[in-house]
Amino acid sequence: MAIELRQVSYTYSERSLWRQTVLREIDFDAPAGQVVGIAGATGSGKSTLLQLFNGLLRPTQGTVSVLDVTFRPGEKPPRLLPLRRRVGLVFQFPEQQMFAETLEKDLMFGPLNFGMSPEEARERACKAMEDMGLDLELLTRNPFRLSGGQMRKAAIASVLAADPEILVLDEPTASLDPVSRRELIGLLNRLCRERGRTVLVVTHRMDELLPYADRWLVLNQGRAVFQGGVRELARNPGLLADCGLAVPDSLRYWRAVADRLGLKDDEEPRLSAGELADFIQERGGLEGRREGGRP
Ligand SMILES: Nc1ncnc2c1ncn2[C@@H]1O[C@H](COP(=O)(O)OP(=O)(O)OP(=O)(O)O)[C@@H](O)[C@H]1O
Repeated sequence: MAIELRQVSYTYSERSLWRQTVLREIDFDAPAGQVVGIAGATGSGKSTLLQLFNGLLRPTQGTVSVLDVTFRPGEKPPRLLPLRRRVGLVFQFPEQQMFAETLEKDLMFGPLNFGMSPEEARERACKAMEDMGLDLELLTRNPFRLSGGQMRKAAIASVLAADPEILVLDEPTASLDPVSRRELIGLLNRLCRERGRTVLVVTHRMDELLPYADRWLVLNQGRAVFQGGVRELARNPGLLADCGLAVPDSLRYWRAVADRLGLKDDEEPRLSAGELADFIQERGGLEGRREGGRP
């Protein structure tokens, strides 16, 4: 397992009057080499949860295990640098993680900090720029003179440059145009499948990730209310609405087709337009398949 949480709670300002428990008794598993989607309404605790994955925050109750490192409340924290190399975290607001006067310095910082030579660090920086579809000419630019979308891609590139085993991204497609969003999700999927990386993505756009995610975690007011694959999610569309989330279009379309054909709940959902069209065609259309089915 790449990440394991057992009965984890997190309370901000634990020792003050202003304490606020935002995660409650969470059990969660992220298997190595999978894409995991994390969904939940605003304020449900997603960003707080992500920060437990690389030791930025430590649980106030329960146990967080990430690769071979375990965090428990009250225990001396393990050395974080080795873990930070292995777990890359892309923040919700990319400007929070850019700091150097050129993009090149920003991208090389991680690899250099983790002990790579300048040549290797530069190579990694260029490769990460290419992976993110960014022009190498931007390397000499001040990161704060980039567009919002370029800045977001650059922030992801700066984490990719260290080639982490686990990649954790907080709403990575925000501020990207539709083509860049699709390309980024495709890239994350390839990193997972071809390079064996574990990828965890917080998203408000579940539709984008549904065809790729092996598992989903849904948070509601700090509690893990769902964990499982898209098939189980499709079986339970009311759950998302109960958590204040819109049911993704692809799941709504699938449900409409499945209801019309009277399919059993364990049928694998067809989520892309092409898959759904093929499925309907294989079934000989939508009409007359079910007693009382609408024409
Ligand atoms: N540093 C902090 N100190 C105190 N409370 C915080 C802090 N950061 C977040 N919170 C609170 O924790 C709760 C969960 O916030 P968090 O950012 O984890 O939610 P989220 O699901 O990521 O929300 P969003 O979708 O809006 O990004 C919120 O009530 C928030 O006000």
